Amino acid sequence: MNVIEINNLTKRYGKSRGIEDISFQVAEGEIFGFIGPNGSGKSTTIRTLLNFLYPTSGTAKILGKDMVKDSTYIRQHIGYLPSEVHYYDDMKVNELFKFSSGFYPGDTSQHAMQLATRLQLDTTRKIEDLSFGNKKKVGIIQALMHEPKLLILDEPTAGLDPLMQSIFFDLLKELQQKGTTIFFSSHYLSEVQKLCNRVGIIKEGRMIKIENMEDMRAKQFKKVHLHFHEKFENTFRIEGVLQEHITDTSYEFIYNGHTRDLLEQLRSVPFYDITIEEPSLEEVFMHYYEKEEGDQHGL
Ligand SMILES: Nc1ncnc2c1ncn2[C@@H]1O[C@H](COP(=O)(O)OP(=O)(O)OP(=O)(O)O)[C@@H](O)[C@H]1O
Repeated sequence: MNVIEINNLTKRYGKSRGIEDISFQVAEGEIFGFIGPNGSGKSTTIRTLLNFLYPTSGTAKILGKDMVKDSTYIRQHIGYLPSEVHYYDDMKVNELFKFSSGFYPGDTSQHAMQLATRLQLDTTRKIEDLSFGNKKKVGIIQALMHEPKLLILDEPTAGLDPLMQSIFFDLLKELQQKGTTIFFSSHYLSEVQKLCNRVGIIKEGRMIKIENMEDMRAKQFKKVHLHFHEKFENTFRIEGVLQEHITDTSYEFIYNGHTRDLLEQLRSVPFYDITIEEPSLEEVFMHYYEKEEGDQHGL
């Protein structure tokens, strides 16, 4: 079953672009990463899905319900972390949790306090006195406290230090094992790589690629660095080069293919040294940020 189903969703702000013709699905129990640079449309997509923004065209279903008509039901049954959180600054964290608990059946504030211990958040402090990262933890706990079946998290890791990020990811993995579906946005592919089953890449308002992480790992990418004694002249063509970087006496590129084929192709190239290493996912994907849709690189 698809927990999120988006069909041709477009949101324009007057004449300016928000998102254009976005379609994708997120299956039950999946962790889906939504990646894109600043201003690419991640928050617009999420805010339209939750009916904080009215769509220009297109439809979407969340938990099988219509995003516009059933938005009250949807907001009650999911956990949502906005990219920027604003609370009553005067309240203490534990007071906020008690207050929020009133919106849900049962006493969810107990669970909130357990999450706070796990995320090392001092709940006796006033919200206005918290750092940006600690305010983010408050937002995360608010999204998780009622144990929703679907989490929609807009840049949850912004402001978290690496240790906290790791604790938070462990928490998300545990939730996935219990059947929770997680959709979260991020600027960073490398962090998504650790966690997601699939990743969607949005650029300039359009979804340009959706990749299954297993497939990505199965593909054979290498980062190749050739060194030359003389000034480097790019007079040869290597099949499988995804992106290249040329300096005076070196040629660096991401290669997609078998190393044996690469070495065969390099037989007549007059380099004096070569390094071949595993690229980061960021390096493999970088061309999506740099080049236009439809650029075929065999990914
Ligand atoms: N309220 C608004 N009025 C006009 N344009 C807007 C508004 N909100 C967003 N936009 C525009 O919509 C586009 C998508 O912005 P959005 O905030 O969705 O991107 P994002 O991927 O979430 O960015 P970031 O990573 O910086 O948070 C941008 O061009 C932005 O300028």
